[in-house]
Amino acid sequence: MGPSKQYLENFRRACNAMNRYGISRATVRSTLKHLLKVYDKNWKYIEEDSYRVLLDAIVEPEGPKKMEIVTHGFEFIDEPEEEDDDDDEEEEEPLIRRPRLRSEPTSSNPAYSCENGGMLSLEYNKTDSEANKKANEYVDGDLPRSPCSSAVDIASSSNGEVKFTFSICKPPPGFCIPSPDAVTKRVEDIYREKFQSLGTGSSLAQVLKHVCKCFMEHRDALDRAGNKLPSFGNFKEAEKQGGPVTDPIQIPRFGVSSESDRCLSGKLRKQQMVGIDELSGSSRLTKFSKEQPTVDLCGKHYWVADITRGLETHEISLVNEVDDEKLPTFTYIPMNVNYKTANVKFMLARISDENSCPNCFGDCLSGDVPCACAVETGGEFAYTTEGSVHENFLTKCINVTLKPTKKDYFYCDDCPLERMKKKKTNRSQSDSCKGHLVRRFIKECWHKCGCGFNCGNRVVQRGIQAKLQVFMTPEGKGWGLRTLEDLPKGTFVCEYIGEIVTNSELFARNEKNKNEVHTYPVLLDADWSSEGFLKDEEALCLDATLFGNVARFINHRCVDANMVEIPVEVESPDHHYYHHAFFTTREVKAMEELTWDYGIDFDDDSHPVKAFLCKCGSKLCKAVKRKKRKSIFHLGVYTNNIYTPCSSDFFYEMTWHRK
Ligand SMILES: C[S@@+](CC[C@H](N)C(=O)[O-])C[C@H]1O[C@@H](n2cnc3c(N)ncnc32)[C@H](O)[C@@H]1O
Repeated sequence: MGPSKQYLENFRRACNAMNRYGISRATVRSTLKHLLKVYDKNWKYIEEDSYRVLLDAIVEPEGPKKMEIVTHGFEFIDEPEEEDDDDDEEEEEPLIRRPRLRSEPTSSNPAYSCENGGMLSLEYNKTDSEANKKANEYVDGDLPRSPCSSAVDIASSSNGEVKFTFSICKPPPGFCIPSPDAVTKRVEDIYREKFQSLGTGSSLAQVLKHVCKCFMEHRDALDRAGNKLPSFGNFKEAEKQGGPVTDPIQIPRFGVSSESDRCLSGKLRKQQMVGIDELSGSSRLTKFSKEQPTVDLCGKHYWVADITRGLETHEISLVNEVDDEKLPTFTYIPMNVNYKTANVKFMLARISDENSCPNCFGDCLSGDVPCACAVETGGEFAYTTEGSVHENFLTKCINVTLKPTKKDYFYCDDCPLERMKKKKTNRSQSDSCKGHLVRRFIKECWHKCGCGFNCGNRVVQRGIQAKLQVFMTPEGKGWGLRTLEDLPKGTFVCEYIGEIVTNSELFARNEKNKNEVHTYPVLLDADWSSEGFLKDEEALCLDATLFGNVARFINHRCVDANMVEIPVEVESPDHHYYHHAFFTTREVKAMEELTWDYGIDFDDDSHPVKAFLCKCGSKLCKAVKRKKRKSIFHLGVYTNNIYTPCSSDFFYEMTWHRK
């Protein structure tokens, strides 16, 4: 029997995809033959990431990258043996296979699924659902298997030789296997440090486990830097609800700064983290336990070495030198997650070739003619070869934020924010809404583009590169964010990450959280005009209250903030969903607080979100100006030179609305 129609179609598509790299049909055919066998005829894995697996298999026919450590003189037989029938590379002195320590496949993670090109979807309220069944299976101890999962193989021979083989399936571009020496040295350093500080010994099995863990962590970090694929290595100790924390030893990550190294030797605090559904008030799905390496004293101060728990390329520490407030309760996520009904449709199918540059190769910035992705920015790339935003583009973005001209406005009839306010106040639209801004977008190359991950037109998707720290502000603004290094003008700092919720959902949350001191919403409103009518159930917001990244700590500064937000389109060709990215507006010196202008409308009393009294300290502070205005128009507010605040002197945080 000849090949099926479906096979021929899949084969044709694979050939087309490889054709752009000049790979022949014959090579594609023979490689596919092998891969289909490996993946049990499942094309999904082969087609993923623009045929990444196929390309890797052609470029690196030897298969997954491996590192081997061979050690003599120790025995560890505390684990049961396991049969493995695909062991065809027999050695002279046969090595006995040991059980695998497996990194869990992200696509099978119980609480998160990786779809839509690297975006995470969260499943809520699925007590009886498939997802929950999977979660229960998972927490019951059996890690779901994937046809391709990175692994550590340990084998030993009768003469005492022990061999570790670390293999990585689908290594990200540019992935470099760490040298065995580097990994063992790292393990030794950790143990030296632990033995000194804890004064206890440890079993060899533990040492070996940590070798494996260090390797996996290194892999995760590189994966993130190179791939931006969500990595939930930190959630792999998912447990039964209320169960004990499995591993009491926290492994510091590779590349820890000297400062955090110093501080990491202190006490380790376990922290319970609960599943997203529970925090959102919905039914419970999974409970995660995670230790947070916290040192109560670094010098005299409260200190957390890495609030990201290794989910970003660099550690982001948190320090409180002001009062005794501790790390707030939230879950760090490095990329947006889709809450319930938020309608984020950026399926690959919706992205036509006009929205990407499939024929490009290498770095688009170095091409003679700007590629299709530059169309959004007027035919020129927004980024310089150094990775910052071009001066003139940046100036335009700042101007749109600060000095908008009439042509930057359109008058909305269907502004979701206005509808939200009307619900609260019953005011008519014409009383308040004067329109809002149409913004300038950056379009980055991505997934469907032919260029590599190192293309200069991919900045935001590479994640945070700057060295940042969360700190307690002395002015009473709560936590803030600062840079630990000088940042040139136009540098990408971070993206605002949170749960993607609809306007209706945000409204419901605001009602519930009326009494919270700090609030964390951002409305993705950059281009309502092109969307036409947007219902509340469709308009998207980011809420970083419970789940967010470091951007949730960025405070507001009126007018002369050192960062500006620029909407960046990566996956979505329409502007319904985009990345809310922060870039520096000027050179920012190390230890300066990073701020952005929330675009607060200080005269707007009607917004339902909790108010705050602005303490930005800017000479151009709109709150100060307003206060002066008020003292003229509302005589009697100052009594004996003492200003008595009343409700209208609180300034409503409205992180999106500009007039
Ligand atoms: C996105 S959060 C910023 C992080 C916040 N400071 C914290 O401790 O989590 C926004 C909240 O921070 C506070 N905030 C931000 N900028 C401020 C400012 N200029 N003056 C006073 N409070 C500010 C307000 O309470 C606001 O609701």
